[in-house]
Amino acid sequence: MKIVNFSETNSELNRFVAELRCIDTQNDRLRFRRNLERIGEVMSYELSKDLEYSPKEINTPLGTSIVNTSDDSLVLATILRAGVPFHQGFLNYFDKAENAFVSAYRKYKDKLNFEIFIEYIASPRIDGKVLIITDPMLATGGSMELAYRALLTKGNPRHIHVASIIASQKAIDYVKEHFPDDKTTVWVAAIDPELDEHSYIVPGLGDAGDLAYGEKE
Ligand SMILES: O=P(O)(O)OC[C@H]1O[C@H](OP(=O)(O)OP(=O)(O)O)[C@H](O)[C@@H]1O
Ligand SMILES: O=c1cc[nH]c(=O)[nH]1
Ligand SMILES: [Mg+2]
Repeated sequence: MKIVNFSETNSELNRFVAELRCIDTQNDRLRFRRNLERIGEVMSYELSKDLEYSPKEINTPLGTSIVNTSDDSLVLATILRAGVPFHQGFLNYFDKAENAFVSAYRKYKDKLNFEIFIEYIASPRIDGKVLIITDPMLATGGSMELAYRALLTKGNPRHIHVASIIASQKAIDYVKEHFPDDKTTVWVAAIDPELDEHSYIVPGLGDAGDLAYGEKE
C-alpha cells in the first residue's frame, strides 16, 4: 500500500499544519477551517498526478491544442463533521467530482470507552470509480473503516484514496490491515506517534470538529 506523508517534504503545507496544531492560532475558527480547506487543495493537486490521463483536442480561437486531462470518474466522500472543510478543498480542484457524505460519531459508554456509529449516508454509485475518502483526523482508524464499509454498499471502486491530515501510527497500521492493499493509497500531512487514553492523537491538534465548528453538547 502506498503511503504518502507530506511532512517528509519541506513545503508551505507544513505551515498550514502548524497553524492547525498551534494553541495560539487554532482558535481562530475561520483560519482553522480555511487551513483544512487549503491542505485539501494542495493534497488534491498532488493526488491528481496519480489519476489516468489521455490527450484531448481543445479548440482555441486561434487553433487546436492537445491537453492531457483525466478520464477518471471521481467520488469525493467525507465524514461529518470535521471532514467538511477538508472535502471542500478537494472539491475546489476536482470540481466535476460526484460527492458522498457519511456521518460517524463516537458514542461514549463512559469517559474512556466508545463505539463508532454510522447513521447517515448519501452517496452515488461508486462502481469502477476512484473513491477519495477525506477526514482530517485518523485516530484509531475506526471511523474511516466504517465509512468505507458503508460506501461499499454503493458499489466496488476501482481505487480508494484515504486522505487525512494527522494520522496516528496506529491508524496507519489499521488502514493497512483493513483496506485492500493493491488498490488503496493513503495521503497524510503528518503521522503522530501516540493516542491518549481517550483515543485522541498526541501531539495531534485536539478536536478538529469542535475547532472548526464549536463545541457540541
Ligand atoms: O479514527 P477515529 O478513532 O475513528 O477518530 C477519528 C474521527 O474523529 C473525528 O470526528 P469526531 O468523532 O470527533 O466527530 P466530529 O467531526 O463531529 O467532531 C475525526 O474527524 C474522525 O472522523
Ligand atoms: O485526535 C483526535 C481524535 C479524534 N478526533 C479528533 O478531532 N481528534
Ligand atoms: Mg470531533
